[in-house]
Amino acid sequence: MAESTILIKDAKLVFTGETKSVLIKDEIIAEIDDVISEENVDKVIDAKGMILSPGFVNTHTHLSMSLFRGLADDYDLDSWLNDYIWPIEANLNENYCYIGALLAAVELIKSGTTTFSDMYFYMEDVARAIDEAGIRGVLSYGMIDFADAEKRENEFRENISLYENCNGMSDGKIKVFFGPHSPYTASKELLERVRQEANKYNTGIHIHVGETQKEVDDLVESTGMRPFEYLESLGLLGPDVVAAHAVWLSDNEIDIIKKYDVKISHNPCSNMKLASGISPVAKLLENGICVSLGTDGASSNNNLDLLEEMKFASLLQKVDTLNPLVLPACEVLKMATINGAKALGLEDEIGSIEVGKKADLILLDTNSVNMTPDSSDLCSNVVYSANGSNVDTTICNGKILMENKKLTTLDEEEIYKKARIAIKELKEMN
Ligand SMILES: C[C@H]1O[C@@H](n2cnc3c(N)ncnc32)[C@H](O)[C@@H]1O
Ligand SMILES: [Zn+2]
Repeated sequence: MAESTILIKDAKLVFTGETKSVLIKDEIIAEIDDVISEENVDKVIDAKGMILSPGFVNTHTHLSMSLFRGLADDYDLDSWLNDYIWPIEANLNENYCYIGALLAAVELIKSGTTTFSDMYFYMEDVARAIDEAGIRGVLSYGMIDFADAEKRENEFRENISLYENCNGMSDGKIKVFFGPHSPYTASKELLERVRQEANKYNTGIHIHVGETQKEVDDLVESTGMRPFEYLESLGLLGPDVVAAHAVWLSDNEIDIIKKYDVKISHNPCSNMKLASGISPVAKLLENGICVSLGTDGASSNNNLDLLEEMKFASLLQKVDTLNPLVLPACEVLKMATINGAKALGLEDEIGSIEVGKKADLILLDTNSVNMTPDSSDLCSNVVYSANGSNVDTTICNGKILMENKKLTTLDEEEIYKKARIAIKELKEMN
């Protein structure tokens, strides 16, 4: 196959403010320089005045839940899951999950996210959607056994066959993790075996932990341990674990997270909307813990826009600690990029603009009202002022997925049409 080259000309690098050109050869960032020759370049993107950022990494999603946007607003987690979400999820199928994932992919690309980590059902159909979309993703099957041994066998079959069929697919852009849902839905036996299987397959674990006070209280009552203490006692924890939420944490649990180098996916919008609580993120960061950002699903958020998530993450910590210095823009942007890459074990491949890394890059326009004037710190523009609609160009693995705000791989109108039909049918079944 002939080499394909893209030259991004004269963009402003978000972390340094310098104006540079970036040459992409196939899927790799090949050169970053003041001036790069256009000779033999297949495609030149004139990025004058635009901000170049690493593509965002969303470390906790449920893509297909985009179908449930606005379906069950204003409940707490317990009632949201039990009374609304799990009943409608019982009617999901391959086609609905595929369409939901396509809908989510449109939103991810348009808001500058090039990598996500998803836990859900019918994941091979999610993989198919993601492969068409061209983004990078870590997929896990949401394993729930409620202590039923037969169900447990099924959950392992599902996650293992997902691994066998999809890990490494889409030119290596798709990876597969194990996805035990949480300490309150997955039994001790399931959680113990997940560690063994993750070691055997040399892959990671994606789990919800410590999301609500009720979760902590119930677990303390049944086991005498708080969620991270319990997971430690089962031998589940390690640097390959991404724990979503981690809202209710004791000091001992923070020590445990640090000791095992567990990665945290902070989901401020979902935590606020479900009234779950405030994760002590400033304290986690002070302790050197790797905190990344996630949106959760579009039914508890209600969008997948990491630009919005970054701003909420920063503001929520400032108001919680009454300290405006915590989570400055630059640190939050790192949470949404390099920390996300680290959380998913992809820091050698993505998460920063460096020669040799995969070309997962986005351009934000600055010629719009909320981006005028430029601050001296471009991270400030991106984190505090921008929103998804400022993303002009999205490139993943050296492939342009959106240019001049127009998608290249997906037909958004067609997807909206199918999504509207899908949710209408699902509601009628319920
Ligand atoms: C994979 C499973 O996780 C559920 N799910 C979605 N969002 C959350 C959340 N914030 N907390 C716990 N479970 C959640 C999905 O509804 C699905 O049942
Ligand atoms: Zn979740």
